[in-house]
Amino acid sequence: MLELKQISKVFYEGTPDERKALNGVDLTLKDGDFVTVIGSNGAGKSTLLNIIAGVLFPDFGSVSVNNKEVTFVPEYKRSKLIGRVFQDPMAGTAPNMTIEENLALALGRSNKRSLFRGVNAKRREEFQELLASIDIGLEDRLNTKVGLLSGGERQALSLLMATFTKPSILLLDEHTAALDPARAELITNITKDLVKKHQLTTLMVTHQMDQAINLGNRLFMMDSGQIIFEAQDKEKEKLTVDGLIEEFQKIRGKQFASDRTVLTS
Ligand SMILES: Nc1ncnc2c1ncn2[C@@H]1O[C@H](COP(=O)(O)OP(=O)(O)OP(=O)(O)O)[C@@H](O)[C@H]1O
Repeated sequence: MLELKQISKVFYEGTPDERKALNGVDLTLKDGDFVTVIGSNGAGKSTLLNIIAGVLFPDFGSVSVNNKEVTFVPEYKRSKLIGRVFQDPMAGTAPNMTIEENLALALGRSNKRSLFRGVNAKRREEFQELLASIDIGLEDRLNTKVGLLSGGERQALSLLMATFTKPSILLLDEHTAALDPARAELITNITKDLVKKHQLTTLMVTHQMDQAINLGNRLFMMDSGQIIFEAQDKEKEKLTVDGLIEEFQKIRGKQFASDRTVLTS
């Protein structure tokens, strides 16, 4: 469970460059919720994920995971609770280490006792099974350096590394945006499978409205540092891209502005 209360964040406060990135955001994710987040440029989506991950601290408000306040707990101490996949396929993995070593690192992050224990035969078998579950042939390449993998393969591995330790919260930060359409679809499908398999509580930022509509059980729309619209379950199932754009215009009285929005697939 994730709970944000009255989160506000201002950059360069009191200067001509002042930016109100988040303005009193309240949100509660129940266990197993899969929320997609869309919003115009500069709406505050990345800042929101950074505050949940502990990369940034809010100026005001609180963040709790599983009813424990973590507002000012540094990122490295939260990594056990939070899995994250970034837009850049290079970001989530260590290129000079092998697939096996990367998986061992991810395991170490979630469980101190397993750190630096190395990979024994049993663990290797577990890793192979895990990789086989995403069905892209990585199970035969345990000793391949991750830097040699394609963007899609790296993103699939990042996703696996962020999820197999079953974090309390999974943050997906436009994680399919840098991939070509076929690979993006593959990663989207792997995401759906992993979230379902581990019943992960997930917050996914995307610029693709159709993806936001088709995935998950809840959808948030952000603008100017606030969640301005929310739909869930039956109401969410009825959403269309045109309907969402209309909704935005109705609430804000202006056009939805995003330079990367892909309206339909
Ligand atoms: N580290 C920072 N320093 C200064 N300003 C920042 C910083 N991070 C974000 N901002 C500002 O805060 C506001 C919200 O930015 P944020 O990146 O969270 O938006 P976003 O919704 O992720 O946008 P986009 O969809 O364009 O990536 C913007 O005005 C941005 O310029």
